Amino acid sequence: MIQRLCVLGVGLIGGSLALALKRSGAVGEIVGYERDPLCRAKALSLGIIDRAESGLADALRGAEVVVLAVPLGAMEGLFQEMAPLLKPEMVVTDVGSVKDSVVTAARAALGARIVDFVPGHPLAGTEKSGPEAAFADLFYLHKVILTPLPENRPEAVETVRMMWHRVGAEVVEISSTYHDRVLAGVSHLPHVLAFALMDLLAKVGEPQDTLQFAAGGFRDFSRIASSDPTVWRDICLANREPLLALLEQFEAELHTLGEALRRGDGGKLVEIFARAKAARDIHYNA
Ligand SMILES: NC(=O)C1=CN([C@@H]2O[C@H](COP(=O)(O)OP(=O)(O)OC[C@H]3O[C@@H](n4cnc5c(N)ncnc54)[C@H](O)[C@@H]3O)[C@@H](O)[C@H]2O)C=CC1
Ligand SMILES: O=C(O)C(=O)Cc1ccc(O)cc1
Repeated sequence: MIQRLCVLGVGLIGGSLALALKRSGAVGEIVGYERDPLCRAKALSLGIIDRAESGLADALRGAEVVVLAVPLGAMEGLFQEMAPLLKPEMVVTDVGSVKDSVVTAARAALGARIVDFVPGHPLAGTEKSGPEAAFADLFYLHKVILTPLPENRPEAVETVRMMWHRVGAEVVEISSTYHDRVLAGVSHLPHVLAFALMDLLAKVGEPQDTLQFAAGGFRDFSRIASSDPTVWRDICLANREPLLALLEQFEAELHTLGEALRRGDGGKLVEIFARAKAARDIHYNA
Protein backbone atom coordinates (compact mmCIF):
# COMPACT_ATOMS: atom_id res chain seq x y z
CA MET A 1 0.00 0.00 0.00
CA ILE A 2 1.29 3.45 -0.99
CA GLN A 3 0.06 5.95 1.62
CA ARG A 4 0.49 9.02 -0.57
CA LEU A 5 1.25 9.23 -4.30
CA CYS A 6 2.06 12.44 -6.13
CA VAL A 7 1.33 12.72 -9.86
CA LEU A 8 3.15 15.51 -11.69
CA GLY A 9 1.02 16.32 -14.76
CA VAL A 10 -2.57 15.07 -14.48
CA GLY A 11 -3.33 14.48 -18.16
CA LEU A 12 -4.20 11.30 -20.07
CA ILE A 13 -1.44 9.13 -18.59
CA GLY A 14 -1.05 10.67 -15.12
CA GLY A 15 -4.83 10.86 -14.73
CA SER A 16 -5.40 7.28 -15.90
CA LEU A 17 -2.76 5.97 -13.52
CA ALA A 18 -4.36 7.92 -10.64
CA LEU A 19 -7.82 6.53 -11.47
CA ALA A 20 -6.52 2.97 -11.81
CA LEU A 21 -4.54 3.05 -8.58
CA LYS A 22 -7.44 4.56 -6.68
CA ARG A 23 -9.79 1.88 -7.97
CA SER A 24 -7.34 -0.89 -7.05
CA GLY A 25 -7.12 0.34 -3.47
CA ALA A 26 -3.33 0.37 -3.73
CA VAL A 27 -3.01 4.03 -2.76
CA GLY A 28 -4.27 6.14 0.16
CA GLU A 29 -4.12 9.77 -1.01
CA ILE A 30 -3.37 10.98 -4.55
CA VAL A 31 -1.98 14.49 -4.88
CA GLY A 32 -1.87 16.11 -8.33
CA TYR A 33 0.60 18.80 -9.36
CA GLU A 34 -0.53 20.63 -12.49
CA ARG A 35 0.70 23.68 -14.29
CA ASP A 36 -2.60 24.32 -16.05
CA PRO A 37 -5.31 25.64 -13.67
CA LEU A 38 -8.09 24.28 -15.90
CA CYS A 39 -6.59 20.77 -15.79
CA ARG A 40 -6.14 21.10 -12.02
CA ALA A 41 -9.81 21.96 -11.54
CA LYS A 42 -10.95 19.28 -13.98
CA ALA A 43 -8.84 16.56 -12.35
CA LEU A 44 -10.34 17.44 -8.97
CA SER A 45 -13.94 17.65 -10.20
CA LEU A 46 -13.62 14.31 -12.02
CA GLY A 47 -12.33 12.69 -8.82
CA ILE A 48 -9.02 11.76 -10.45
CA ILE A 49 -7.00 13.27 -7.60
CA ASP A 50 -7.83 13.91 -3.93
CA ARG A 51 -5.88 17.17 -3.73
CA ALA A 52 -4.53 19.59 -6.34
CA GLU A 53 -1.38 21.62 -5.81
CA SER A 54 0.19 24.35 -7.90
CA GLY A 55 3.44 24.43 -5.89
CA LEU A 56 5.92 21.57 -6.15
CA ALA A 57 7.04 21.64 -2.50
CA ASP A 58 3.43 21.32 -1.27
CA ALA A 59 2.73 18.59 -3.83
CA LEU A 60 5.75 16.45 -2.89
CA ARG A 61 5.43 16.77 0.89
CA GLY A 62 4.92 13.34 2.45
CA ALA A 63 4.71 11.47 -0.88
CA GLU A 64 6.05 7.89 -0.94
CA VAL A 65 5.94 7.64 -4.74
CA VAL A 66 6.26 10.47 -7.25
CA VAL A 67 5.25 9.94 -10.90
CA LEU A 68 6.38 12.38 -13.58
CA ALA A 69 3.63 12.32 -16.23
CA VAL A 70 4.40 15.56 -18.04
CA PRO A 71 5.45 15.96 -21.70
CA LEU A 72 9.13 15.09 -22.29
CA GLY A 73 10.09 18.74 -22.77
CA ALA A 74 9.04 19.51 -19.18
CA MET A 75 10.92 16.63 -17.51
CA GLU A 76 14.37 18.23 -17.17
CA GLY A 77 13.01 21.38 -15.49
CA LEU A 78 10.92 19.32 -13.07
CA PHE A 79 13.86 17.10 -12.10
CA GLN A 80 15.90 20.21 -11.32
CA GLU A 81 13.09 21.78 -9.30
CA MET A 82 12.32 18.62 -7.35
CA ALA A 83 15.92 17.60 -6.56
CA PRO A 84 16.26 19.69 -3.37
CA LEU A 85 12.76 18.69 -2.25
CA LEU A 86 13.19 14.91 -2.40
CA LYS A 87 13.30 12.99 0.87
CA PRO A 88 15.14 9.67 1.39
CA GLU A 89 11.89 7.69 1.57
CA MET A 90 10.57 8.92 -1.82
CA VAL A 91 10.61 6.70 -4.91
CA VAL A 92 10.44 8.57 -8.23
CA THR A 93 9.39 7.24 -11.62
CA ASP A 94 8.21 8.62 -14.97
CA VAL A 95 6.03 7.59 -17.92
CA GLY A 96 7.92 9.31 -20.74
CA SER A 97 7.82 7.77 -24.23
CA VAL A 98 11.62 8.13 -24.63
CA LYS A 99 14.04 6.88 -22.00
CA ASP A 100 17.69 7.85 -22.68
CA SER A 101 16.94 11.59 -22.59
CA VAL A 102 14.96 11.25 -19.35
CA VAL A 103 17.76 9.22 -17.74
CA THR A 104 20.34 11.85 -18.77
CA ALA A 105 18.21 14.66 -17.31
CA ALA A 106 17.54 12.73 -14.10
CA ARG A 107 21.21 11.85 -13.58
CA ALA A 108 22.27 15.48 -14.07
CA ALA A 109 19.66 16.86 -11.67
CA LEU A 110 19.22 14.24 -8.96
CA GLY A 111 22.83 13.48 -7.97
CA ALA A 112 22.96 10.75 -5.32
CA ARG A 113 19.13 10.55 -5.24
CA ILE A 114 19.27 8.81 -8.65
CA VAL A 115 19.23 5.54 -6.66
CA ASP A 116 15.48 6.01 -6.22
CA PHE A 117 14.59 7.10 -9.78
CA VAL A 118 13.23 4.16 -11.79
CA PRO A 119 12.49 5.09 -15.44
CA GLY A 120 9.25 3.71 -16.88
CA HIS A 121 7.02 3.76 -19.95
CA PRO A 122 3.50 2.32 -20.20
CA LEU A 123 2.83 0.94 -23.68
CA ALA A 124 -0.74 2.17 -23.61
CA GLY A 125 -2.33 5.41 -24.59
CA THR A 126 -4.71 7.03 -27.02
CA GLU A 127 -4.72 9.95 -29.43
CA LYS A 128 -6.52 12.05 -26.79
CA SER A 129 -4.99 14.14 -24.04
CA GLY A 130 -5.82 15.96 -20.83
CA PRO A 131 -7.62 14.79 -17.66
CA GLU A 132 -10.97 14.42 -19.50
CA ALA A 133 -9.39 11.68 -21.61
CA ALA A 134 -8.16 9.66 -18.59
CA PHE A 135 -9.73 6.29 -17.81
CA ALA A 136 -8.98 3.61 -15.22
CA ASP A 137 -8.70 0.65 -17.63
CA LEU A 138 -6.00 2.18 -19.82
CA PHE A 139 -3.14 0.02 -18.56
CA TYR A 140 -5.06 -3.21 -17.90
CA LEU A 141 -3.31 -6.12 -19.70
CA HIS A 142 -0.86 -3.74 -21.37
CA LYS A 143 2.91 -3.86 -21.06
CA VAL A 144 4.87 -1.35 -19.01
CA ILE A 145 8.59 -1.10 -19.72
CA LEU A 146 10.96 -0.29 -16.88
CA THR A 147 14.56 0.58 -17.72
CA PRO A 148 16.16 0.33 -14.26
CA LEU A 149 19.53 1.95 -13.69
CA PRO A 150 22.59 0.12 -12.32
CA GLU A 151 22.49 2.53 -9.37
CA ASN A 152 18.85 1.79 -8.47
CA ARG A 153 17.97 0.45 -5.04
CA PRO A 154 16.24 -2.90 -5.69
CA GLU A 155 13.43 -1.83 -3.30
CA ALA A 156 12.74 1.24 -5.47
CA VAL A 157 12.43 -0.93 -8.61
CA GLU A 158 10.14 -3.30 -6.70
CA THR A 159 7.89 -0.42 -5.56
CA VAL A 160 7.43 0.80 -9.14
CA ARG A 161 6.97 -2.74 -10.43
CA MET A 162 4.23 -3.36 -7.81
CA MET A 163 2.50 -0.06 -8.62
CA TRP A 164 2.05 -1.10 -12.26
CA HIS A 165 1.19 -4.65 -11.30
CA ARG A 166 -1.69 -3.32 -9.17
CA VAL A 167 -3.27 -1.64 -12.23
CA GLY A 168 -3.16 -4.89 -14.20
CA ALA A 169 -0.10 -4.16 -16.33
CA GLU A 170 2.61 -6.62 -17.34
CA VAL A 171 6.00 -5.21 -16.36
CA VAL A 172 9.08 -5.92 -18.48
CA GLU A 173 12.64 -4.65 -18.04
CA ILE A 174 14.97 -3.65 -20.90
CA SER A 175 17.76 -1.09 -21.34
CA SER A 176 16.85 2.52 -22.10
CA THR A 177 18.89 2.55 -25.33
CA TYR A 178 17.24 -0.61 -26.64
CA HIS A 179 13.85 0.84 -25.63
CA ASP A 180 14.45 3.99 -27.67
CA ARG A 181 15.58 2.06 -30.76
CA VAL A 182 12.59 -0.29 -30.69
CA LEU A 183 10.02 2.42 -29.91
CA ALA A 184 11.33 4.54 -32.78
CA GLY A 185 10.07 1.75 -35.07
CA VAL A 186 6.82 0.67 -33.46
CA SER A 187 5.58 4.03 -32.16
CA HIS A 188 7.50 7.15 -33.14
CA LEU A 189 7.94 6.53 -36.90
CA PRO A 190 4.27 5.42 -37.30
CA HIS A 191 3.10 8.65 -35.63
CA VAL A 192 5.36 10.71 -37.91
CA LEU A 193 3.99 8.86 -40.96
CA ALA A 194 0.38 9.40 -39.90
CA PHE A 195 1.00 13.13 -39.30
CA ALA A 196 2.80 13.38 -42.67
CA LEU A 197 0.01 11.63 -44.57
CA MET A 198 -2.73 13.78 -43.02
CA ASP A 199 -0.70 16.92 -43.63
CA LEU A 200 -0.22 15.94 -47.27
CA LEU A 201 -3.92 15.20 -47.75
CA ALA A 202 -4.84 18.49 -46.07
CA LYS A 203 -2.55 20.33 -48.50
CA VAL A 204 -3.59 18.61 -51.72
CA GLY A 205 -7.35 18.40 -51.12
CA GLU A 206 -10.20 19.39 -48.86
CA PRO A 207 -10.17 16.70 -46.13
CA GLN A 208 -13.69 17.62 -45.02
CA ASP A 209 -14.89 16.67 -48.53
CA THR A 210 -12.59 13.74 -49.30
CA LEU A 211 -12.57 11.93 -45.93
CA GLN A 212 -16.23 10.97 -46.37
CA PHE A 213 -14.93 8.49 -48.96
CA ALA A 214 -12.32 6.96 -46.65
CA ALA A 215 -12.83 3.38 -45.49
CA GLY A 216 -11.86 1.74 -42.19
CA GLY A 217 -8.24 1.23 -43.18
CA PHE A 218 -7.71 4.95 -43.52
CA ARG A 219 -9.37 5.63 -40.18
CA ASP A 220 -7.13 3.00 -38.50
CA PHE A 221 -3.96 4.31 -40.11
CA SER A 222 -4.67 8.00 -39.52
CA ARG A 223 -6.11 7.85 -35.97
CA ILE A 224 -2.79 8.63 -34.32
CA ALA A 225 -2.49 11.84 -36.41
CA SER A 226 -5.08 13.22 -33.96
CA SER A 227 -2.48 12.96 -31.16
CA ASP A 228 -1.29 16.07 -29.35
CA PRO A 229 1.22 17.96 -31.56
CA THR A 230 3.36 19.30 -28.70
CA VAL A 231 3.57 15.95 -26.89
CA TRP A 232 4.76 14.43 -30.19
CA ARG A 233 7.17 17.27 -30.95
CA ASP A 234 8.82 16.47 -27.62
CA ILE A 235 8.91 12.71 -28.31
CA CYS A 236 10.43 13.15 -31.79
CA LEU A 237 13.07 15.61 -30.60
CA ALA A 238 13.96 13.48 -27.56
CA ASN A 239 14.47 10.39 -29.75
CA ARG A 240 15.89 12.29 -32.72
CA GLU A 241 18.81 10.02 -33.65
CA PRO A 242 17.09 6.60 -33.68
CA LEU A 243 14.08 8.19 -35.37
CA LEU A 244 16.14 9.90 -38.07
CA ALA A 245 18.07 6.69 -38.79
CA LEU A 246 14.81 4.83 -39.35
CA LEU A 247 13.22 7.69 -41.30
CA GLU A 248 16.13 7.56 -43.76
CA GLN A 249 15.65 3.81 -44.22
CA PHE A 250 11.94 4.41 -44.70
CA GLU A 251 12.64 6.99 -47.42
CA ALA A 252 14.77 4.36 -49.21
CA GLU A 253 11.94 1.82 -48.85
CA LEU A 254 9.46 4.29 -50.37
CA HIS A 255 11.92 5.02 -53.16
CA THR A 256 12.19 1.29 -53.98
CA LEU A 257 8.39 1.02 -54.04
CA GLY A 258 8.10 4.12 -56.23
CA GLU A 259 10.65 2.78 -58.71
CA ALA A 260 8.82 -0.56 -58.94
CA LEU A 261 5.58 1.31 -59.59
CA ARG A 262 7.23 3.47 -62.28
CA ARG A 263 8.56 0.33 -64.03
CA GLY A 264 5.20 -1.41 -63.70
CA ASP A 265 7.09 -4.15 -61.82
CA GLY A 266 4.22 -6.07 -60.21
CA GLY A 267 6.59 -8.82 -59.10
CA LYS A 268 8.58 -6.39 -56.97
CA LEU A 269 5.39 -4.94 -55.46
CA VAL A 270 4.14 -8.40 -54.49
CA GLU A 271 7.57 -9.28 -53.07
CA ILE A 272 7.49 -6.23 -50.77
CA PHE A 273 3.80 -6.52 -49.85
CA ALA A 274 4.08 -10.29 -49.15
CA ARG A 275 7.13 -9.81 -46.91
CA ALA A 276 5.28 -7.07 -45.01
CA LYS A 277 2.11 -9.15 -44.66
CA ALA A 278 4.05 -12.19 -43.39
CA ALA A 279 5.92 -10.08 -40.83
CA ARG A 280 2.66 -8.63 -39.49
CA ASP A 281 0.59 -11.83 -39.64
CA ILE A 282 3.17 -13.82 -37.71
CA HIS A 283 2.60 -11.50 -34.74
CA TYR A 284 -1.08 -10.56 -34.95
CA ASN A 285 -2.67 -13.60 -36.65
CA ALA A 286 -0.55 -16.36 -35.16
N1 LIG B 1 -0.28 10.03 -24.99
C1 LIG B 1 0.01 8.76 -24.86
O1 LIG B 1 -0.70 7.91 -25.41
C2 LIG B 1 1.20 8.35 -24.05
C3 LIG B 1 2.05 9.29 -23.50
N2 LIG B 1 3.13 8.90 -22.75
C4 LIG B 1 3.99 9.92 -22.13
O2 LIG B 1 3.24 10.42 -21.02
C5 LIG B 1 3.62 11.78 -20.77
C6 LIG B 1 2.33 12.61 -20.67
O3 LIG B 1 1.61 12.52 -21.86
P1 LIG B 1 0.02 12.68 -21.91
O4 LIG B 1 -0.57 12.23 -20.63
O5 LIG B 1 -0.42 12.09 -23.18
O6 LIG B 1 -0.09 14.26 -22.02
P2 LIG B 1 -1.26 15.21 -21.54
O7 LIG B 1 -1.13 16.47 -22.30
O8 LIG B 1 -2.57 14.50 -21.56
O9 LIG B 1 -0.89 15.47 -20.00
C7 LIG B 1 0.25 16.18 -19.60
C8 LIG B 1 -0.12 17.10 -18.46
O10 LIG B 1 1.05 17.68 -17.94
C9 LIG B 1 0.79 19.05 -17.63
N3 LIG B 1 2.07 19.76 -17.63
C10 LIG B 1 2.83 20.13 -18.69
N4 LIG B 1 3.96 20.71 -18.27
C11 LIG B 1 3.91 20.71 -16.92
C12 LIG B 1 4.79 21.19 -15.90
N5 LIG B 1 5.95 21.75 -16.21
N6 LIG B 1 4.41 21.03 -14.62
C13 LIG B 1 3.23 20.45 -14.30
N7 LIG B 1 2.36 19.99 -15.21
C14 LIG B 1 2.70 20.12 -16.49
C15 LIG B 1 -0.18 19.49 -18.70
O11 LIG B 1 -0.92 20.63 -18.27
C16 LIG B 1 -1.04 18.24 -18.90
O12 LIG B 1 -2.19 18.25 -18.06
C17 LIG B 1 4.54 12.19 -21.91
O13 LIG B 1 5.86 12.19 -21.42
C18 LIG B 1 4.34 11.12 -22.96
O14 LIG B 1 5.51 10.91 -23.71
C19 LIG B 1 3.38 7.58 -22.48
C20 LIG B 1 2.57 6.61 -22.98
C21 LIG B 1 1.42 6.91 -23.82
O1 LIG C 1 -2.79 5.95 -29.58
C1 LIG C 1 -2.06 4.98 -29.71
O2 LIG C 1 -2.42 3.94 -30.25
C2 LIG C 1 -0.69 5.00 -29.15
O3 LIG C 1 0.21 4.48 -29.75
C3 LIG C 1 -0.56 5.66 -27.85
C4 LIG C 1 0.82 5.78 -27.34
C5 LIG C 1 1.49 6.98 -27.50
C6 LIG C 1 2.75 7.14 -26.96
C7 LIG C 1 3.33 6.10 -26.30
O4 LIG C 1 4.55 6.26 -25.78
C8 LIG C 1 2.69 4.89 -26.12
C9 LIG C 1 1.41 4.75 -26.64
